[in-house]
Amino acid sequence: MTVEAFAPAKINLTLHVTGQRADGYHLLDSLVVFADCGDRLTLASADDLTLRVTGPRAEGVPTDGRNLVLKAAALFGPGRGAAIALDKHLPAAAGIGGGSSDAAAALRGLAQLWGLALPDARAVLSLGADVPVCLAPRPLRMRGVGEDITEGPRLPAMGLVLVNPGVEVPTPAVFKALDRKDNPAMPHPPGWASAATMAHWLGTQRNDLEAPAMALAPVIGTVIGAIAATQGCLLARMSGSGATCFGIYESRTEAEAAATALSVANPGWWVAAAEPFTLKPARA
Ligand SMILES: C[C@](O)(CO)[C@H](O)COP(=O)(O)OP(=O)(O)OC[C@H]1O[C@@H](n2ccc(N)nc2=O)[C@H](O)[C@@H]1O
Ligand SMILES: Nc1ncnc2c1ncn2[C@@H]1O[C@H](COP(=O)(O)OP(=O)(O)OP(=O)(O)O)[C@@H](O)[C@H]1O
Repeated sequence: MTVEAFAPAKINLTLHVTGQRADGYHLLDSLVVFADCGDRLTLASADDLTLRVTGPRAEGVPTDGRNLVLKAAALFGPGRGAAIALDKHLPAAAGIGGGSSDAAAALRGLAQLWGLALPDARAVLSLGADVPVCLAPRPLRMRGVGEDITEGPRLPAMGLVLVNPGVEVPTPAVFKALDRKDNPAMPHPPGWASAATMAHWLGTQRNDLEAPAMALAPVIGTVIGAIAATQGCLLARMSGSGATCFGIYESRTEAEAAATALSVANPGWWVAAAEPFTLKPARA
């Protein structure tokens, strides 16, 4: 038996840091959506558990027990076999949940392959704060340290552009560089009739990690400026702890034109055009 699992890029349209727990983890309030670009996992029945990493962004991704895919597999308990192939398209340590989305896709795929229930919520969270939100990709509001997930609004049609300038900004360093930990929460996202009204509302909200990430990697400011300057861009902002930034457009066609212009002007940057992605629930 072979199972395919898609690991879409995660985008934090907003990311409000509202407090800090005694253990150092931060309280978040974030509107999370997914893009239809991402990594692809193929999971096949096998006697032993193995992982092969290929694809344009495979370089530097661990293939041993440090890989979140193998950590995800370990949550089902020892002695289970699967031959896992991970086709890597997303840059790592980039604020778009590459590893977290891979882990979540591995959990979905292995549960199906092995005919098992998903591990419990606490175990899933132990893989990373972003893994719970990546389990069933769709527009979601994420609170707590990442474990409190509620439905987000229905999204209007839109195009998205993702841009990573090739600098890795480690998440702990960005949180450490954040001045204020007790920022205001996000109001209830109302739902929007168009990409323009959505972008206008998002423009009144924030990513509180943008300024500290920019202090560590000033090129993030250059990326946001370059996205904002493209034809038809309605909003440009950083995702997660960076350094990937996104732009919102009225349509995929506009996003594709902007992505082409950004790639031509900045050949060293990773650039992708996309639309929001929702995983269809598995048939019972
Ligand atoms: C910034 C976000 O990408 C927003 O979606 C996530 O909260 C980060 O998710 P992640 O990469 O899965 O995070 P983890 O691997 O659990 O944590 C990495 C590090 O980020 C910091 N961290 C993460 C999540 C959180 N709510 N508070 C934190 O302070 C901690 O220093 C932690 O050691
Ligand atoms: N499957 C994987 N893909 C990419 N990186 C992985 C994977 N498994 C483990 N890692 C390690 O995890 C680190 C963080 O990568 P990841 O892509 O999850 O970070 P991120 O984009 O900052 O995530 P987030 O948006 O959740 O903060 C990398 O430096 C890499 O060494």
